[in-house]
Amino acid sequence: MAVNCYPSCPEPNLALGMPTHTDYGTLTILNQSHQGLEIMDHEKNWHTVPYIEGALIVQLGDQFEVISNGRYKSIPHRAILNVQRKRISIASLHSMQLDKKVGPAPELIDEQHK
Ligand SMILES: O=C(O)CCC(=O)C(=O)O
Ligand SMILES: [Fe+2]
Repeated sequence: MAVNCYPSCPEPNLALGMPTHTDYGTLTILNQSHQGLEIMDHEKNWHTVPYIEGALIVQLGDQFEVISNGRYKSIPHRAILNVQRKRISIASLHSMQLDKKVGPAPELIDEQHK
């Protein structure tokens, strides 16, 4: 589990809360106190994930992309800062054992997905 605290920032365009990354595990379940999470689509455009009170955000990580043989993508994301408010996010990071080799499920290997 990771607890992230982003203080308010007078010039959010000059700073980043958390730089672009993908999560290494299978699934991340995230709770955010305010809007601030952004995800990148296939054309490399950024989209704000709306804040919905009480909602949890579920993101797929690198291990899920590998297990699904690329059918599901690990989503690049980042956290931006806010002029007025401090923001807190709580990330529950789920992963396979780090010393275990992860590979695609055999059922998902075919001519198009080798
Ligand atoms: O604070 C956020 O919304 C993102 C946190 C995050 O990406 C992480 O902890 O891996
Ligand atoms: Fe993340």
